Amino acid sequence: MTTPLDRIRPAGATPRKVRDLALTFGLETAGPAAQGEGSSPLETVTVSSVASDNRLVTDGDLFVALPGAHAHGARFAADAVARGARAVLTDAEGAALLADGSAVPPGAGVPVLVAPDPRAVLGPVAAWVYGSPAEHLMTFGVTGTNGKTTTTYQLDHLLRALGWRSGLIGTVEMRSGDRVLPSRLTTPEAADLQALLAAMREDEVRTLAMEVSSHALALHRVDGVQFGVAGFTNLSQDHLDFHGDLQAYFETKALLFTPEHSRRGVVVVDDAWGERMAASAQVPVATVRTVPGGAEADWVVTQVAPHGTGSAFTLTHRDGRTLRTSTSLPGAFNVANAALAVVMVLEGGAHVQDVAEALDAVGGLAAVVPGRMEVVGAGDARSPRVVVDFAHNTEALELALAALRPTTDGRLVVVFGATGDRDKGKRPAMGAAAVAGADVVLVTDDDPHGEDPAVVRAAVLAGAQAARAAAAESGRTVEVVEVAPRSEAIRRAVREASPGDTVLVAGRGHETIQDVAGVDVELDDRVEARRALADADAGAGPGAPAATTENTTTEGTTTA
Ligand SMILES: CC(=O)N[C@H]1[C@@H](OP(=O)(O)OP(=O)(O)OC[C@H]2O[C@@H](n3ccc(=O)[nH]c3=O)[C@H](O)[C@@H]2O)O[C@H](CO)[C@@H](O)[C@@H]1O[C@H](C)C(=O)N[C@@H](C)C(=O)N[C@H](CCC(=O)O)C(=O)O
Ligand SMILES: Nc1ncnc2c1ncn2[C@@H]1O[C@H](COP(=O)(O)OP(=O)(O)OP(=O)(O)O)[C@@H](O)[C@H]1O
Repeated sequence: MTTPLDRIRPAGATPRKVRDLALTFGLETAGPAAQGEGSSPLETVTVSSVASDNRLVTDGDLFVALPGAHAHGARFAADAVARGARAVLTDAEGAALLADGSAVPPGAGVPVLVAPDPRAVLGPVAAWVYGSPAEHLMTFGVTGTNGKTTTTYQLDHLLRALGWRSGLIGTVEMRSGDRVLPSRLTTPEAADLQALLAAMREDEVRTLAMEVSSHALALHRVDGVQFGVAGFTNLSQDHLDFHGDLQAYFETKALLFTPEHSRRGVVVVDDAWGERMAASAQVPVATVRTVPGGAEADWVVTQVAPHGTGSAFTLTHRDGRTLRTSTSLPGAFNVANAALAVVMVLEGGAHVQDVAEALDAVGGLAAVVPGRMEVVGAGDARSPRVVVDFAHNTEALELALAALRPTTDGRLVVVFGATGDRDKGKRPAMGAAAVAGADVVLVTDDDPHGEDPAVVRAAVLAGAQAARAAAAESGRTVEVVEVAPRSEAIRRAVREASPGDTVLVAGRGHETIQDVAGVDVELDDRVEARRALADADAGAGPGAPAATTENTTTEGTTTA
């Protein structure tokens, strides 16, 4: 989805001399300062903030022109200077692009600094310019394939319950004090991250709960931040278009558990990847096990029991410390997310008694996480229950369905699709997972991006149909239907569901814009689901005939 390019930055900042910057980081200079032509601007120029995108530059910035897959940032240097950039940092290719002086005229007094790999120094450079803002915060960084957003919201909930003013950075939003912005990336680019951390210092934020994506680790976005406590949720197939294979994906995540990035770690060892992460960590690590079996862990979860919409559980350390609390979110995986959040805070130095009391006072780990197992219709005598979840890979889909099955008296219906232009391998696997976990499967579109949506649906359907046939052989009847566009799939699922059924709308969670061939189409699953429930309640009712739209297809419908 496309979110407007914007960032939270400090209102005030201390000017830093560009000469000191060059000396501190051993940066070369290009242009007149290097050639000794005239007086060097290096001696006089100061910068007070950093931007790596010209559209975010304001007066007094250091503009860092990075090489990218689509463009070289140096191509935007002229605009950056026009917006007030006082100096430019780039690589040799960028310096060559600027060499003719048309973008940064020699007389403009804008020094051009050169680093072999500016992306690799951007984090530490920005941290230096802003005065190492992360060091003023107690920082909690969460990585893993699934559960980062949920865990950071639970961390944030707990830190606030403990009385801390807490900041938040992740897929949904960035928050510093009262300043909140929707996120464009899960983990912001280094210059934007350091600006946000500086804003947090200004806003007297004391703790930070933050998601750290594998892209961020690979692309140096969190260089210059050493998290007080790093957390690992789990690892499964995702993002292989970027990382190549699971081993490389794992190794990228493992970077968070090195002294460059964290002081200590907490690792969920429910899966083999967790065990490996704990074993390979280069910082002290506490392990957490939330399911029975496997090697002994430092913290174990026991006595999991239904509690409201979620679960209550007991967390015990091998030294005897123990606390009982609850999460309002359904599913065993949300017990794991909640336990990870609690242990991260305990390993950060909080006392069990304080944490237990704080959680009791706020009803346990009861954060509302936008689009994560979000109940948009609780279900009653007239309507099905409708849940919107962000599950957009095979494992997450399996787990989301498994989480809802025990509390579904009737049929479990799932509406989902796969994204275009991304990891094609997961499409049939997602189709098979949906059939394995649900009774009715509506295959529709996610973000098609530049790909033909019908082609993406066909790949998902192929996996679903194969699994449906296998299920039929073992006597299980699963309905598989292809419906597009997505809004119609949601309407149809809700309209055809009965009281007692659960409709899971999976894959897009909190997102409000669908990217269809580069065009932003407004689409919020929660809004569509609420509208569908209202329409059904107003008269269409369960089992009413399907509305026909040009794009609705039933050729793919098969019932075993
Ligand atoms: C693979 C990746 O992460 N690429 C990011 C990278 O793109 P790029 O290197 O190709 O950059 P580019 O577009 O060629 O531009 C080069 C430079 O010129 C600058 N520029 C570009 C255009 C312009 O008009 N002005 C300008 O200054 C850019 O800011 C950049 O510094 O730098 C861009 C600028 O910040 C990012 O927008 C882009 O993220 C793309 C859009 C993306 O989709 N990233 C995803 C995969 C991602 O990072 N996801 C993870 C979460 C994954 C998960 O767990 O779900 C995340 O942390 O968000
Ligand atoms: N611990 C977990 N294990 C497996 N699946 C989970 C876990 N926590 C959440 N999920 C599932 O994964 C989906 C995404 O959850 P969440 O947004 O918390 O993770 P994330 O790591 O932030 O994902 P992304 O990086 O894709 O934004 C949820 O909607 C849920 O279906």
